[in-house]
Amino acid sequence: MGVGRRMKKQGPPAPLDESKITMLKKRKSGSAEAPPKAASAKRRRSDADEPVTKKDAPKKKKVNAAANVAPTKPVKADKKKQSTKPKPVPVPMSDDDEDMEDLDDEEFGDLDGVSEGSMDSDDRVEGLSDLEDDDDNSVIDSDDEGHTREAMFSDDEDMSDAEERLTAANIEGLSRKLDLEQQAEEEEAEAELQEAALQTNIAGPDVFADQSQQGLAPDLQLLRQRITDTIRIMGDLKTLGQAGKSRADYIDLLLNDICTYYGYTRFLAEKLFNLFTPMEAFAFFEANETPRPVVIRTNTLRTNRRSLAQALINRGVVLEPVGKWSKVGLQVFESPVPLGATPEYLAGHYILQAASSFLPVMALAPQPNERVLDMASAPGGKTTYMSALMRNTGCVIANDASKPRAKGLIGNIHRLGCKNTVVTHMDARTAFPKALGGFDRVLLDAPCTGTGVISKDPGVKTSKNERDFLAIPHMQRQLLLAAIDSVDHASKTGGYIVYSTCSVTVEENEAVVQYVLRKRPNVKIVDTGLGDFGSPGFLSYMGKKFDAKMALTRRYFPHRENVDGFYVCKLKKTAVTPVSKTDDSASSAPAKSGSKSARSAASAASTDDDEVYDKTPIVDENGDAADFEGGAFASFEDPEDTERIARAERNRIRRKGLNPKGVLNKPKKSNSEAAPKTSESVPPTKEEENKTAASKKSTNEGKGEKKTVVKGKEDKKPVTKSKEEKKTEAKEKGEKKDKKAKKASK
Ligand SMILES: C[S@@+](CC[C@H](N)C(=O)[O-])C[C@H]1O[C@@H](n2cnc3c(N)ncnc32)[C@H](O)[C@@H]1O
Repeated sequence: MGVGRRMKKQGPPAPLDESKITMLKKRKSGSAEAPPKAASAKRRRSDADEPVTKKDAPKKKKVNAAANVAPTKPVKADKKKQSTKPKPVPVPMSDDDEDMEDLDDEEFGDLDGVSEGSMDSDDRVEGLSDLEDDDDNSVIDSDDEGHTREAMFSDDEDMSDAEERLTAANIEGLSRKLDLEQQAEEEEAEAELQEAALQTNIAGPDVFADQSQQGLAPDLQLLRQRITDTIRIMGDLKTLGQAGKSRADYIDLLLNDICTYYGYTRFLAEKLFNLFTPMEAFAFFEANETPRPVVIRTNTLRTNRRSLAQALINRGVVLEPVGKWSKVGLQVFESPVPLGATPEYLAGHYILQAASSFLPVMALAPQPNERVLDMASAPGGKTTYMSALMRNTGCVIANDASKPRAKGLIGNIHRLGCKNTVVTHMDARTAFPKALGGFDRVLLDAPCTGTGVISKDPGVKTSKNERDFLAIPHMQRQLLLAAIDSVDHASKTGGYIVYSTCSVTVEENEAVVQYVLRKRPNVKIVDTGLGDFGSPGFLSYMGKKFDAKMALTRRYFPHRENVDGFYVCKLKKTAVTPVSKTDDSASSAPAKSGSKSARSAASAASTDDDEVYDKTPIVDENGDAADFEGGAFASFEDPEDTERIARAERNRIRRKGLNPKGVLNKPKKSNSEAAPKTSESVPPTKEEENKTAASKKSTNEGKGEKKTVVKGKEDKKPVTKSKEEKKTEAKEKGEKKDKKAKKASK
């Protein structure tokens, strides 16, 4: 269950450092004891030759982990016996060369198995792997002379004593940690076995018996027992079920118990429960009660993973590479120092980032020199990763609709040294592609309900209601349409869109993708390149069938991969599609979104511009086509911003040689009138509300001024002034001519 998995490595790939740990222990001890584990490299090789079933793989991983603490045990020794050997037994350094070779293969040979580089079917195989390799190498080569970074990660044979001591300290810490984890796991497994044994002796307990004690809080232990009993009965309802009780009765009881035990609303519990079998749903709810492992991402713009690991080990941090699937992640087990305040952190050598949020960027695989859009980017974990993968070349537009969040984004961009990034603050639904388009790649890490990150934000359990599950997917669809329309299908290197959420519900994932497939037949789902890590997207759900390629999208769950719940879908834009092919009638937008206006807007667009699909206007929540001309997306809240913009505008007009007063006083349609509602996308903070109130005030004042200009006597002012302008211009021109003539005569 979730608890037992807590500190497991993330994802299926085997830990990278186990042979290395053993090897380093051997080095440290220099002992001459029997070396069964010294041949671990050989064993791995022979294992690789032998066919290994999928089920065996995790076992092997556990055994390897155990081997760190009990190296004298045979590799496939009984799990329980290993755990009774808490202290590491030193092993001599035989076969070092082979160990080292293996270490290298395991740790950095990411080209086999699931890796960033080998993931993408077409463009990423070379691109990303090369990139990553280069990242590592380039930084190492440029600034590692004389450094002691190899201690944990290197195949360097000439480690100094000091280095070895440092490494040993980390390894010891790690071993201790693994020992404790394993012990806890064993105890839990034992308890579960006993529980199961007990349960099998009790045929079909009466779970419907009233357990409540009046006036008292529910007994959580009894409740939990009833949950497990109900799940067991549901597994074999015919034999264990009570007479007169249907499956629906059991589900109802179970959901009520889940709500009481874990604190979910019935609405959300049911929604999440329906994604799994009862047994797996229980595992999911359990996993949401425990935090995911702490992970940091190495910023390869400033350092490399080895150097960073060594620097943090020197500070007493116990860590190891996050898994074979990433070359930049480090999982932190223990840290005596706050990870958000180390000198390395402040110098931008790493960012605290959940492992699952590496995945959308890996799927997007931005290439150097490309133009990339991160539509909803704050606080910038993914933006800065993109920037690093692009090696600070090309351009990343990092947009976010929330101003306070955009500030955090800017902070991260500066700290991590991203120089190819431009921050914008707009409502991406309407800003793109109108303001900027033609990108090689677009990432839409969409705002979502957060049902994948309940362990981080338990508030989700009670705060998300039915309305959220209509409004948020609706916004996600609008954003994804805008993302698609912002990509250049003819891009030589890209033409890709990645859609991701940190939510596990179908409404926010497969259903959104299905919707855009209907609306934009010029995109298709392609392989994310993330290998077997995670599970395929759903092909059907509650009677709805999805595109067959939906299986190429990936889902990640806390109880399966020990990462935050996540969804990743990669789309390839193949063409600019004529508007005439739109099938708006298939719209699954909420009733209010009024596909009628969308249709008329779409047909209007088709007459405007030789049927370029990408210009299909996007409708707002009310079904109204957004008024791009009004510059609606760019609503600036601060009065000083408004003033600054006005000043800039006056200067611009002056540079043209015109009189700003005359030009600006011409009656004009108010921008704010055309502004689409954005409140749903980003709920305003108090600070924002105050600012909005202030800006509303100033806008109203502005409106008032305009009215006087239009209706009042000043009406004529602009006309008079523009005449004056013309006179001034003519005068200036005359003067210039005179000057020229004088010069010529001289
Ligand atoms: C899941 S978070 C993005 C996390 C970010 N990609 C990262 O890795 O750090 C979603 C973001 O979408 C932003 N957002 C919400 N509505 C938006 C909209 N209409 N346009 C642009 N951004 C929006 C929110 O402010 C929020 O920062």
